[in-house]
Amino acid sequence: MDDAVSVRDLVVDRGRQRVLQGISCVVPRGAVTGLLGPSGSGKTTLMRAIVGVQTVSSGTVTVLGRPAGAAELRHRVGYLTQAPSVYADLTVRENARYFAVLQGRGRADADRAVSDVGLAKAADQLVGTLSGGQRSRASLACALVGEPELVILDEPTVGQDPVLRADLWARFHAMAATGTTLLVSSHVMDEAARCDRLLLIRDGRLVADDTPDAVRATTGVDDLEEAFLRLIRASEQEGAGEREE
Ligand SMILES: Nc1ncnc2c1ncn2[C@@H]1O[C@H](COP(=O)(O)OP(=O)(O)OP(=O)(O)O)[C@@H](O)[C@H]1O
Repeated sequence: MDDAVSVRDLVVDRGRQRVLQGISCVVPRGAVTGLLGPSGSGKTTLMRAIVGVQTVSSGTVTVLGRPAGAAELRHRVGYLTQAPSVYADLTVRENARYFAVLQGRGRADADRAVSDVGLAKAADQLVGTLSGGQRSRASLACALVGEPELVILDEPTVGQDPVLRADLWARFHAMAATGTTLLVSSHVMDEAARCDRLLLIRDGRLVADDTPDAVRATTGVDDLEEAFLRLIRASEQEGAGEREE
């Protein structure tokens, strides 16, 4: 089957800065793809372009066979932003039910989404009184409640303890096993190892697009953090070489 997302020669300028410098990559269906890269490398910008909320300077982004941002993709793509997007003056359950209605879903779907992110016990608590990690999971429940075909998650496990992180990753893989496509950004290298595929970007350029095992084989190191450092250093040297020519 064709890929869920196909990005071709994508250039994005934000302010006066060229943030994505001609990225081409695909996100395969029914798998968890990790989006890794240093802070400010362009991960959120790439995700915004895939969701269709980012003005692009040139290139194309095709999502589930349609141009990114097309109206018919609204219910098919879920997006978790870094800042939780939930209502502080509603309970977790009320938030989930509200977003469920927007997605044409019912109360049972909302309650299941809340329980899937480990918030069943806090379901009747106002979101404004939750911890940061709980609020972020409430937001995740609302992004997943419509069971979208493509799920874009910007650092979904920030602020979560190791047990919850493991639970969330198990959930992501269970979703992928039923055909959902996930693109997940992260700063945490042990999470990179949990992905089926990895996209590594630096300074708005793609440095690696491979499986974790292939990244280890190419760099000759088992530790993915060290492997990424090597790839990033190699790309910096390449960049310096090009500038000197
Ligand atoms: N609204 C904006 N206006 C101008 N420049 C922006 C804007 N948002 C982001 N940028 C710049 O675009 C670049 C890429 O930002 P982006 O948020 O995509 O990076 P990131 O890899 O997601 O970073 P992080 O891991 O820290 O979240 C950064 O240099 C940032 O300063």
